[in-house]
Amino acid sequence: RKLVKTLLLRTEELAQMALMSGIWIHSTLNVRPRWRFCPVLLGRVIATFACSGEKEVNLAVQDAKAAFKIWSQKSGMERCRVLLEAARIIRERRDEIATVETINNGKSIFEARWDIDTSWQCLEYYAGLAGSMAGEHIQLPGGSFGYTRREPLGVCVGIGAWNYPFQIACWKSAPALACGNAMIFKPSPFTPVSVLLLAEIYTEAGVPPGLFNVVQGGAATGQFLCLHRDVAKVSFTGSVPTGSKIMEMAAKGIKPITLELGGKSPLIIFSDCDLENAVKGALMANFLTQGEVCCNGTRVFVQKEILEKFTKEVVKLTQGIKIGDPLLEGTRMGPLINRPHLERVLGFIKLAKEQGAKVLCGGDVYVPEDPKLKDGYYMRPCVLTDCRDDMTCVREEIFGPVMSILSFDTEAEVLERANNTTFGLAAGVFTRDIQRAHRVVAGLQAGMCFINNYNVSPVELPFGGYKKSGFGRENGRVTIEYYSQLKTVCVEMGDVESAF
Ligand SMILES: NC(=O)c1ccc[n+]([C@@H]2O[C@H](COP(=O)([O-])OP(=O)(O)OC[C@H]3O[C@@H](n4cnc5c(N)ncnc54)[C@H](O)[C@@H]3O)[C@@H](O)[C@H]2O)c1
Ligand SMILES: O=CCc1c[nH]cn1
Repeated sequence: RKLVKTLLLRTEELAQMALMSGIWIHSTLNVRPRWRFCPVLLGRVIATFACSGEKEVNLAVQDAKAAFKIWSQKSGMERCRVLLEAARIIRERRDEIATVETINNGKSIFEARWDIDTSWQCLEYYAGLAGSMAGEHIQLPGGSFGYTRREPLGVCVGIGAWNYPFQIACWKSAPALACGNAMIFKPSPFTPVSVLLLAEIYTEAGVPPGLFNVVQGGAATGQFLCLHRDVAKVSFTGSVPTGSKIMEMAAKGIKPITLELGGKSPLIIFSDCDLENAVKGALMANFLTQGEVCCNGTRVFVQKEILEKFTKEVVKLTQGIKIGDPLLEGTRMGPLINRPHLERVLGFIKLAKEQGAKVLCGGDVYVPEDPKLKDGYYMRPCVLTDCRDDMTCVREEIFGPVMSILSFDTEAEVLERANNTTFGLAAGVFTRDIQRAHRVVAGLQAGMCFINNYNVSPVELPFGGYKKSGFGRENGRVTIEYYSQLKTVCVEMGDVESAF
């Protein structure tokens, strides 16, 4: 808690600094020495965070266990009231949290406000479910009966990615707390700041001390958490390779896990679509948060008849995206998360060109006019055409603002090609033909499908992947299943009928 307090102080400094200077953090990481890391602001260190080692992780688990004892005894309605209060505070502090998130991640303030809205909505949603969680009563012969109790798991761990730091923490903690669990959350070391505000808000709203704990650090800290014997569950958002490691660690302790991993999702545009909506949908599917979105529809399959018209409109809108200082109201695209990632994304574009793709716009470094931003990790959003299914840009997750356009002739052909991937996170279809829309969606191997829109995330809808994109769900009623366990009680009302 002392650490959280110190870091909160830092958060305020960060926000002040950013607001006053008109510049902001590039969430680069300087690991020096081994157990300290520093987000930097245009090359200058603006805060230092201490990584949690085994000792700190043990302390966090110990605190969480103590808090769990209190919290798990509360009624659903009592938990509901605390979560509702936390949601109210987030709503009240929306602009402040969004500002910190923009500084934390680099996404535009416009988008960060959306993230904060889906965050408090998530808390409200699970507050509602907390009050109505119940087991079943089952009548048995002779007046005997059974009943089920939905019980919490204990101390849950949340490990987050850097693209939606605050929102990911809410998507995990809200259902966890609603079910009566404690949660220790580890944000990505690239975006360590905003989740501290959530810890502060939960405390203010009335959760017992230690119920929602934040530990800072990278892989080593994550491993201490996953391997801890008193951790009952791990919910992870991140890449496939790390997800696989989490699964191995969880297997050692037979722990349930939720894995929200990467994707390479298809977006299918049929020639009978509403073109204007399809073009807007393609941009929503590719360029939010600088393209650093797991469920992005980066393989845009367009039916041949409208390929030219669609492509022209997409390029026109993409070139109009305002890049720059993400704290300015008009900005719609900020910088990428850090320099190595920018270079990785540019590397994908270079390879795409070598493999025969054509760059229709963007794909290069962008240097804003404002001299204060000149060292930022900006790039112009990129539209690639002449793509083939075997190209690297079409097969691998780029996690940057790069849309690959592919053409197709028939429904059967596009369905086959859309599913030809090891990922299965999301998919989208634009068509006016309602039968076709549902038929195609039924055939798509993806956990989250959109018809005539893309990348909207109502908290009422379950979200999660098929295949290597993971398992388990976040949001929606079903997530309660992933943060609770069922106890069955069998009650005999007569005499024991013994076999002996
Ligand atoms: N499906 C989803 O909901 C979703 C949402 C956001 C991001 N993502 C995916 O996340 C990836 C980008 O995020 P990233 O680069 O932060 O992913 P990452 O896998 O590198 O890191 C994610 C988190 O895991 C931690 N970590 C790393 N190694 C670990 C280990 N061995 N043990 C325990 N924890 C460890 C990191 O510190 C970080 O907090 C992309 O692939 C993206 O698609 C998925
Ligand atoms: O990045 C993928 C989608 C998402 C947003 N918040 C959590 N997951």
